[in-house]
Amino acid sequence: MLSDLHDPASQAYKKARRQYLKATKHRDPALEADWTPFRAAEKRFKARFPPPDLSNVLDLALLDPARGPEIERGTWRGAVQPGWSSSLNTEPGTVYSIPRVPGLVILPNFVAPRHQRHLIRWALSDHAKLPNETNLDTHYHLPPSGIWNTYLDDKGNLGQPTMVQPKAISAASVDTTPPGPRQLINNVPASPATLQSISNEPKEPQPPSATIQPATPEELVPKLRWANIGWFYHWGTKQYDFTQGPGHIRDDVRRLCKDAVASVDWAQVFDEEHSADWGEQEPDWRSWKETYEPDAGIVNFYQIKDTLMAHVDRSEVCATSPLVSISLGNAAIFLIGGVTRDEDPVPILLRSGDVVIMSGPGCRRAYHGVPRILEGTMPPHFDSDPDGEEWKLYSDYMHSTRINVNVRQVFPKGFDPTTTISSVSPSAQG
Ligand SMILES: O=C(O)CCC(=O)C(=O)O
Ligand SMILES: [Fe+2]
Repeated sequence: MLSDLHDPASQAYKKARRQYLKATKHRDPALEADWTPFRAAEKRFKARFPPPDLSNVLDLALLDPARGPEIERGTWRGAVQPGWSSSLNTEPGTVYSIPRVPGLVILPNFVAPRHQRHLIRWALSDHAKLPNETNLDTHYHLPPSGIWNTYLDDKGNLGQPTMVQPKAISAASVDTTPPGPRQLINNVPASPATLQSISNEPKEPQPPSATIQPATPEELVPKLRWANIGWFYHWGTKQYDFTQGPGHIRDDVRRLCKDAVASVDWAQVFDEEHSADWGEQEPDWRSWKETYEPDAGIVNFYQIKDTLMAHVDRSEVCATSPLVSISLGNAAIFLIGGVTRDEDPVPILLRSGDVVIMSGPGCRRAYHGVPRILEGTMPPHFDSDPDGEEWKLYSDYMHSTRINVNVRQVFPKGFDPTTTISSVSPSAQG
């Protein structure tokens, strides 16, 4: 039990303490002195022991009495202090900006519980399958219906489970590194000026691992880590591969992102005080209601012990347009700092249904990451689904999962890369 971990008299606490002392026996304190403030914060929140102190973590759900049951269910809670956030309107549907990170906006509980369940079905059953690439495609010949639907089918047929075959057996070149977390690669920021050279850079598919064995869907579902949305993202170079066509972004997800952006009074976010952040650039927020059009993104699937290291998303040509990030399932600690890892990041507790918008020049270039998924925080409205079937398997999966739908705008609305990049032929567009 998680609550035990907070109780020094419990067996769980004593066990975690023993493990901690064993693991840190040979730790060199000199190494810790070299950590950047961002790295130090990541380490603090990642720690299994002692459980991290969340008293400096912004938890906007505490301001909403309707979220009591959700907060009560998990033992984790943050805090709200004057100055950490400022509300841009009054109830209902309060929107908050974070003064320390101009352009960062939080819409707590923007997605209603019923719609959250709908998005989870979408992410697992409709989206994480071809033509959308997932991390599992590199190494496995996945069934065309996708790993999740095959898992559901297997659970329904009481016979032999499907065996998903690895790709390496038939592949000429193989990689011996096992699949792991997202790698850090230094990429050139995308811009109209760098678009042609980015497009010319070879984007080889990542070779499948040579050591992977056949596996059942039940074994693979917890290994699902991401599924691509829209423009094809090449992880090896951390650039979009425009030659593969724009891909599709489903209308309800697109609408949700557009509604989130439209619900913010951007004049308040980028008021006088923050207009200087745009430097020489023309502040484009005035026209976002018309020009914001998401065309790419990623669905991240986190299991309880997964983390996302500090990074900047800078592969989009639209370097200031809103990035809309939707949290579902277990809550997480989200850290966001500045343009280097030397800035101390702001810790924010994101719960299911919360939407974060990262926008403007500073915030879109700010280091951010997810050092911790908070176990035991799946909200009660995922226990059952009055509207649909098979929810039990979704609910079981969500007990150990956080899903983040991270939606971006790569190109200005109406921009046609076929006219700018010589290697992109109109026929390649799907
Ligand atoms: O999971 C999150 O909240 C953030 C994900 C993220 O930063 C990304 O996908 O680039
Ligand atoms: Fe990101």
